[in-house]
Amino acid sequence: MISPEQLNAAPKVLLHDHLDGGLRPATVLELAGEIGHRLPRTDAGELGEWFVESADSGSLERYLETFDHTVAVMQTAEAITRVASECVQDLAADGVVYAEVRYAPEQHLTGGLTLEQVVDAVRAGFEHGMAQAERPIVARQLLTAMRHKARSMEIAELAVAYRDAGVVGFDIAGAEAGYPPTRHLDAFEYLQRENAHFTIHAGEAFGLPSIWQAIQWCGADRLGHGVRIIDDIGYDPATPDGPFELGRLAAYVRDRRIPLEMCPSSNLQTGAAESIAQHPIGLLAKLRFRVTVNTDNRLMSGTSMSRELALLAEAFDYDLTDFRWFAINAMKSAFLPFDERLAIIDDVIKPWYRQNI
Ligand SMILES: O=c1[nH]cnc2c1ncn2[C@H]1C[C@H](O)[C@@H](CO)O1
Ligand SMILES: [Zn+2]
Repeated sequence: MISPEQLNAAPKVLLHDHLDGGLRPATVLELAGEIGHRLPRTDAGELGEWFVESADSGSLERYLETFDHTVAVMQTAEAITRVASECVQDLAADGVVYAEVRYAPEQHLTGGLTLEQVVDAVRAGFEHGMAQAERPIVARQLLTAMRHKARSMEIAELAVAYRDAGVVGFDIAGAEAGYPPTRHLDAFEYLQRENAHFTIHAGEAFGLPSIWQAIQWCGADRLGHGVRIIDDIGYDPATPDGPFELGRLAAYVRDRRIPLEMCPSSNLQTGAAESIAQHPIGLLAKLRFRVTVNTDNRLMSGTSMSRELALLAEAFDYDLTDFRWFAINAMKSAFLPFDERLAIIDDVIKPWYRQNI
């Protein structure tokens, strides 16, 4: 059994975390008070519970409704910078050593900010957070475009413009069913021509066609969730040790080492998985897919990296050797330049696990 202290101390790498899904409940309350935004609860503890319960809807669409409140309080540079700084400090306190945090700049314009001002505000917050954090952490931005809207090309251009200013990639998020990633093909083709990196939320609320499009039409470097890749693996649950038959798409994802940004607790809430023990991550990790563990939305799931790992340890008997594998998998899959990735693996992750395993 891994102690909570050890879990907290273990260097963790987080590739899939939404800035607008990770606010402290007390901060939501304070920021809402400043702008007169009405919230469903007035006590921080109760508000935190409200987010988790409301997001526990079994549908991605209803889960996403809870973001109305967090996005509403993130419409000024000061508010965004504060949220970004607290995010980095909270992740560092949880033992995260490298984080890619995403958000959709287009959702933060109602207070009059420009897209550039939003990115600058997050950048200022990340820098402040990294400087203030109780433990060393490197945090970078991913810019998300909303899949049901039509601003993906603009956001892709923004990601490229800020590539040397804290932004390491691009993402598409929002309701999946009815909004295939191919709607944004021009943005993905532009990013490829610019040698830029991107991930796509795919295979969460919708199955294999969404994953196939994300990879084979759009050229995604990584998959956000990707849990439904399990539908392309034939096996008999009565014989848990196999045989396993990988379809063409699953084989391609594994052969090409395409990283899966898995978010176990979030998947339970949106109905993408029934329980942690039944979550596809167990089988996918066993079959040596490039699996990573992530939080998705810490506020809506009432979670942290340590908690996600603890849940997995309980369900699948994982130990520190497995956690090292997840951390190195994630670091290898990061959009940070190769030499910086290697430095975190060699100077931070490996030494800690060498000492503690
Ligand atoms: O898990 C998710 N799937 C699809 N969209 C999501 C998920 N988590 C958050 N989002 C949306 C809601 C946020 O407002 C947006 C940008 O972070 O991304
Ligand atoms: Zn997500």
